Amino acid sequence: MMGDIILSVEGLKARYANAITALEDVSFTLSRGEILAVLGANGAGKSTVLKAISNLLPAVRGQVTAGSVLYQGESTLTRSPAALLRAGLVQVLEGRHCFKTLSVEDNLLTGGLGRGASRAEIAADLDRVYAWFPKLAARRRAISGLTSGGEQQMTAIGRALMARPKLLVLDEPSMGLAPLVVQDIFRALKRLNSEDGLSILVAEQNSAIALTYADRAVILEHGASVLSGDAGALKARDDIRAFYLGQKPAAAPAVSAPLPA
Ligand SMILES: Nc1ncnc2c1ncn2[C@@H]1O[C@H](COP(=O)(O)OP(=O)(O)OP(=O)(O)O)[C@@H](O)[C@H]1O
Repeated sequence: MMGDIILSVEGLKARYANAITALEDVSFTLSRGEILAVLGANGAGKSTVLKAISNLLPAVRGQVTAGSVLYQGESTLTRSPAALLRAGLVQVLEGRHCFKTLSVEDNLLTGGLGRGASRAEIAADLDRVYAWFPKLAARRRAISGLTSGGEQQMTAIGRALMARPKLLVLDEPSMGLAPLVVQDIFRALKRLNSEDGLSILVAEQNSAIALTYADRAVILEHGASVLSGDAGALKARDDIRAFYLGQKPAAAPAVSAPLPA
């Protein structure tokens, strides 16, 4: 299903108002129909890259100072987050943002607003979300704030799906969730990718799960993309994961042996 490039990040630099340089030099591409994982230790710059992509950095007093982000061939850095959303670039922010006092279904419905879709289209989209996440169907009338962490994450993803993304961007969907719930979520993402052709960019600290489900991965260290390659090949390289992702102490990996692209 892989084809042309839907997202291209080139030489990206960014900083926050307090003048800390958050991104030094980040480059990668994502092909249409691909799942790409952005990996890196705490503070490596994953969230900053994702916010830059959706032009959300100005909202947190950050700015891109160099480089480019092209979504479907056009710069995202000059377009509003709302315009990008309408163009199919939809982001699920870190921390399972739901409207806590609304029901699960009302949360999902907010994701379909602003598209000018008919009632019938909205109803069909809602059914599709419930098909991807059957647990949400069972909890549709529940108040979101009273549902489990996993259900809140599914609600946040479901709301993003209601906006009909072409590229779904997720910031640490596994955060704070039990392993079985994380697996449920990644399985649903994989099905959305393989059955619906959805392109997915996912930032994760949980490299084991991300590398299990992604096609390719890019590793960030101190705000720079230092390595990218086939997810299976990266998963097999314990030394690389240990060195860059801080999972256990290791000697510097022999990166001279290139990974298959
Ligand atoms: N709003 C902000 N204002 C100032 N500095 C920030 C802000 N957000 C992040 N930073 C800094 O930018 C750098 C990159 O942070 P970022 O959140 O992008 O990393 P991350 O890889 O997503 O980490 P985490 O996994 O902890 O979310 C860090 O040094 C961080 O302290």
